[in-house]
Formats: sequence, C-alpha cells, structure tokens
Amino acid sequence: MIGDGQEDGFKSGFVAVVGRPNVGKSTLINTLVGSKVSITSPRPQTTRSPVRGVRNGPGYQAVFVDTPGSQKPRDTLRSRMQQQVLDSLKEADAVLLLFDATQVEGELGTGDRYVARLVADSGTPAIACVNKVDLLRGREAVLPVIEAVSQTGSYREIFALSALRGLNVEPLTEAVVELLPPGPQYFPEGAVTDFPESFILAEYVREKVLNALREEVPHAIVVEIDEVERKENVTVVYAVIHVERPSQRMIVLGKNGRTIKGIGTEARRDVERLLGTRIYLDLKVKVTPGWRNDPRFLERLGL
Ligand SMILES: Nc1nc2c(ncn2[C@@H]2O[C@H](COP(=O)(O)OP(=O)(O)OP(=O)(O)O)[C@@H](O)[C@H]2O)c(=O)[nH]1
Repeated sequence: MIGDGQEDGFKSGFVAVVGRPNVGKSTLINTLVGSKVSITSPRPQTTRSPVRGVRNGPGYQAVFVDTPGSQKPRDTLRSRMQQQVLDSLKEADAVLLLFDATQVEGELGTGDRYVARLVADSGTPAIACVNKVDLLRGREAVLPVIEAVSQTGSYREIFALSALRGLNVEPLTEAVVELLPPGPQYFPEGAVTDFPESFILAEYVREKVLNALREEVPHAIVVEIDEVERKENVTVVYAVIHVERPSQRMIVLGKNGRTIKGIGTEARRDVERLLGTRIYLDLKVKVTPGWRNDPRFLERLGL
C-alpha cells in the first residue's frame, strides 16, 4: 500500500526540468534518478507533463517531469504554447532551469533568456544549473557564466554541474528536496521496470472499466499486460481484461463492442498524457473462472 505520508513529515512533489534543447536535461534526470527509477503504478495526480523519472530517498520522493516545448515560439510571442509551458511550470512544485556553460560564455542567448523569463513569470521556486562545466577551461571560466545566469532571475540556488560526470549532482538533489512540500508518495517504491507504462496502463484500463460499468461487474475484473512491442513512433500494448463469467464478458464488450472501445480509448489517452508516449492498445476480454482464488494466476500478475 502506498502511504499518503502526510502525517509523518514525508515530502514529495513535481520538479519541472527546463532549458533549451541540448542543455543536458535528459542526462541530468538520468543521473539524478540513476537506478532508482521505479514507476510501477500511478496514484491519481494532476500533472499534465510527462513523467521522466522518480527519485526516492529517505522521507521524500521527487518526480521529475518534462515541460512541453520550452523553446521560443517562432512567430507569435504570446502563443498558446507559451501559455501551456507557463501552466506546466505553475503546476510544478519546483523548477530546475538548465544552461549549457559552453554556450553562455559570459553572455546568454535569446533562447536561454526566453526560458528564464517563463520560469520567472511562473513564480515557481527555481534552481539554476550551469551544466557541462567539465568542458570549461579551469574553474575561473565558471564564474562569468554564473554571473550571467544570476542576472536572468531570482534563483534559490545556482549550481555548477556536470550532469554527465555526476559533479555536484548530490548537493543539487539536497537543494531540490529542500523545495519539496509535504506530500504523499505518488509512486510506490519497488521493482525497477524498463516498461513502467505497462503497469500504468493496466491501472488505467481497470479504472476505466470500473467507471464504465459501475455496479455491474464490480471487482470481478483484473487487467493483464500480455506483451509490449516498442516500434519507432508508437508502443503497441496487448492487454487482457480477465472476468469471471461469460455474462460479465458480454457486459465489458458492450453492444457491438462499444463499451470496450470506449474503455480502450480513454485509457490510452490518459497514459499518453501522463507519459508523453504514443500508445496503440489492443484490448481483449477473457473469461478466467475463479481467478481471484488462483494463487498462480495472482502471482503471475504480481498481485
Ligand atoms: N561534456 C558534457 N556533456 C554533457 C553533459 N550533460 C549532457 N551532455 C551532452 O549533451 C548532449 C545533450 O544532452 P541531453 O541530455 O540529450 O540534452 P537535452 O537537454 O535533454 O536535449 P533535448 O532532449 O534536445 O532537449 C548529449 O550529447 C550529452 O551527452 C555534461 O555535463 N558534460
């Protein structure tokens, strides 16, 4: 069971990682999260930004998310995209704003200044990170970069980092944890999986089935992810909804398969929104009598 942690001083929150393309956002998230990535099932939550990684530590959980398109819009400055980015930033509990030390060289480009302005406008507490310092010639070269970055906003802290080498990543983590508010453990700690989407998808499908059917097939269903196939632009997921009786199967399918279709569409949309991955979902309904009392079946599903 996932504790809500509210009463025991547990801290948690969503941390948006932003910056121009190529500044090292993915590299930093990988280093921050390391092998500790473990998203096995979602807790209902509101962020619309794709989750990139979760870091669990003593008394805290930091969920790192991407912010869609933090590049300067080409034509209309006040575009919808800008509003979306601002909304995502406001939704976050903290922001990590990255700069590429080798690109700044004492003067920031318009792309960096644009992103910094969005972060400042959001009002969300932010930490600035000057990344790739391993590529600078000597320590002195870092100072003018930090000076230039400090002019772009009011940051809780500024770190000189090498996401690639892990330099200063631990002190950065401590600073992030400082900014997390009291909150629940959104994701359970546990089995590391290379396909978190499948667990999340199973949860969503189950939720949609329950919503669609209300009292009729209450807890007679369980969702199993059979196979996951990653293709270039889409992830294909084969899933099975197990029910206990043929009559329940008919109910889940609905007239002309309408109910199951609706369930699949809604579940897919939710997962795509959460993870930012394109999903193709192949859903089947199977009668598995007495699954609830079959230990081997339950074990196979990790229940
Ligand atoms: N030398 C050095 N290279 C780094 C560092 N961090 C990232 N890089 C390199 O910079 C390049 C871009 O890194 P990414 O992590 O993909 O950058 P990103 O910001 O996620 O890029 P987008 O996904 O395009 O927005 C990769 O080749 C990384 O290996 C660092 O600290 N030092």
